[in-house]
Amino acid sequence: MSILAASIMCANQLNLEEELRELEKAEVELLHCDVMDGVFVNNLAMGPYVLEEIKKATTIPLDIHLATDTPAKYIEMFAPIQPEYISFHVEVSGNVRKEIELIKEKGIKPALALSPDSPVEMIKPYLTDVSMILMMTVNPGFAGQKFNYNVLNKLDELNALLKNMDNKPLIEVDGNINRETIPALLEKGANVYVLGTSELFNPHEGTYKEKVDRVKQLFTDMSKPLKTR
Ligand SMILES: O=C(CO)[C@@H](O)[C@H](O)COP(=O)(O)O
Repeated sequence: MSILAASIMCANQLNLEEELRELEKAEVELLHCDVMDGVFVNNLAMGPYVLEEIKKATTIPLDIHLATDTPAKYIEMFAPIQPEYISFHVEVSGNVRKEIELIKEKGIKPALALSPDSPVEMIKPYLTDVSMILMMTVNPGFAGQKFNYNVLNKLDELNALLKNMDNKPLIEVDGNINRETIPALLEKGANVYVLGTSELFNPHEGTYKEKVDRVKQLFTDMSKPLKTR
């Protein structure tokens, strides 16, 4: 199963309502919303006010990524918006299990986020407690970075841990996701692909629908037996 998420932080912030209309026409399935606090990452992005307005303005479910310190504080801050997912970084959690439960109590699907240099071991105790694992393929904080191919080895490790699990969490990948990097990620079992400046929010030719359809075509082509491609 492949789900496409649009990284709304990369959209035209001066024209968000129109951007949302175009993303709805493109039939993206999630809006990936990067919340940044200037502490965990050296950037600030997407406060509750703007996400509240985005939630009211679209039917696309929200997938909030807390690229922040002190996850519990931001879980409380953003839960009232009722996103479908909230992911937080295990690297800065005060109590991972408690914060997963806090998200669940709010009726939201919990996800754990892992930066490229953080070992998969850090999320191993929680795999049965979360709905999704966000495997960052760039350092959180900024768009336009280069894909970190070491994360492919981490995906192998994660797949080995998930192998015998019945209700596996989804695997989300985020950072320089495009038609060059997607084939390797598909092979590694990624399910949710965050499209940012690499493939969607860029000056290249085409509407958002045309760009998203090009990515969907890649998944279709990849699903065909080799000899028919
Ligand atoms: O902002 C980030 C990374 O923190 C991602 O959420 C965006 O998706 C970046 O998209 P690309 O520019 O890497 O394509």
